[in-house]
Amino acid sequence: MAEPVRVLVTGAAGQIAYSLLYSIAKGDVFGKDQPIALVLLDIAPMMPVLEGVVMELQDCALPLLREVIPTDKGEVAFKDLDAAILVGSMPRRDGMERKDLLKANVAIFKSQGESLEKYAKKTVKVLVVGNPANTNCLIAAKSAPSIPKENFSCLTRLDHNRASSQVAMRCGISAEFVKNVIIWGNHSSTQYPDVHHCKVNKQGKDVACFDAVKDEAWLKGDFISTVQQRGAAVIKARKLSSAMSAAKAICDHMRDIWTGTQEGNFISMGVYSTGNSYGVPEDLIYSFPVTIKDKTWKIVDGLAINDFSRAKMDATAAELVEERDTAVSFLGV
Ligand SMILES: NC(=O)c1ccc[n+]([C@@H]2O[C@H](COP(=O)([O-])OP(=O)(O)OC[C@H]3O[C@@H](n4cnc5c(N)ncnc54)[C@H](O)[C@@H]3O)[C@@H](O)[C@H]2O)c1
Ligand SMILES: O=C(O)C[C@H](O)C(=O)O
Repeated sequence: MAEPVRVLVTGAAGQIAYSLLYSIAKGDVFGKDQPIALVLLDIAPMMPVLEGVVMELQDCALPLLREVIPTDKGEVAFKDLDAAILVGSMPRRDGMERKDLLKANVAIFKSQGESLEKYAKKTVKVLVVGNPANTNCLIAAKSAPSIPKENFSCLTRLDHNRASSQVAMRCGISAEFVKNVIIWGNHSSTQYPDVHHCKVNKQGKDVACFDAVKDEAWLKGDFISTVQQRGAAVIKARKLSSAMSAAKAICDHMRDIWTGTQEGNFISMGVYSTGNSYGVPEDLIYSFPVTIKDKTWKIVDGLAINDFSRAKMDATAAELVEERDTAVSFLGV
């Protein structure tokens, strides 16, 4: 059997991690034959809670889980990592925008970027989940200059899954029959869920989403705002931010990095914008449609962009430029 992959989850005593760790440990992400060493980082006051999570992981008696390492120390957590899933940070509450978390959270990602630089393998794949995810990811990448920027990505797969599911429910089919929705831009209320290239499989035939749904006003109106506001709607209802669906999206994202995307399919993730062909400003982590092969993502080029889409892609880019400049100004990175 292969050597264990060493995987870090930060915020390991929190609510997303509570859904996420079991899925990783049972092989949903890195493969059903791949042993795993799970490193669990949280802050010192959460160590007693983390001990309980460790006990539960042990009690699952999972064949692939070779080692569980709980810690509050960066030098232990970031050492020799193959994958890092950076969740640990403050979630927003009802009435806040995700960018309101910038001040509270961005310093965590600067310091964790510095720890990645010092201790992790240069091949480590880093997924940033903590909000505001795109800007935190950019700051982590900038703080780890010897790790390629392409190794960093942020989670917009939850938005992607939300969009696929909304279309599927509207068509009365399962979400597996909806492919190639796109989330452009920021994991925020300015994100642009785009279905101009989306296909719906109806009775074995791929049909353009607009033809399958037959409601252009909905696709250009309520569909977009529902996906943009879904995180806030979950917080309003649960009084806590999404966790089960976030954990599922993290698994989808990291599994696709590890094993690649299917032929003809693309998915959305926040990646480094420098060199993109869509006129998105450079030096941002912006969500694009990507395909993945050999653990390397590639932005899907050449998709036609109409004026409706262009305006929305530019608006979300402008917000990311502003977030980046704010973050850089208080961190001096
Ligand atoms: N990108 C997305 O799609 C997405 C989806 C859902 C939630 N989120 C974000 O994920 C983050 C975590 O959400 P949650 O619901 O699990 O929150 P939570 O409050 O339940 O858990 C967060 C955990 O992180 C820990 N933590 C805080 N600072 C840390 C640090 N410096 N190092 C390590 N751990 C630290 C806390 O002690 C806590 O255990 C939030 O920022 C939330 O907004 C993002
Ligand atoms: O909305 C939030 O603050 C949590 C998360 O980013 C989400 O999209 O559910």
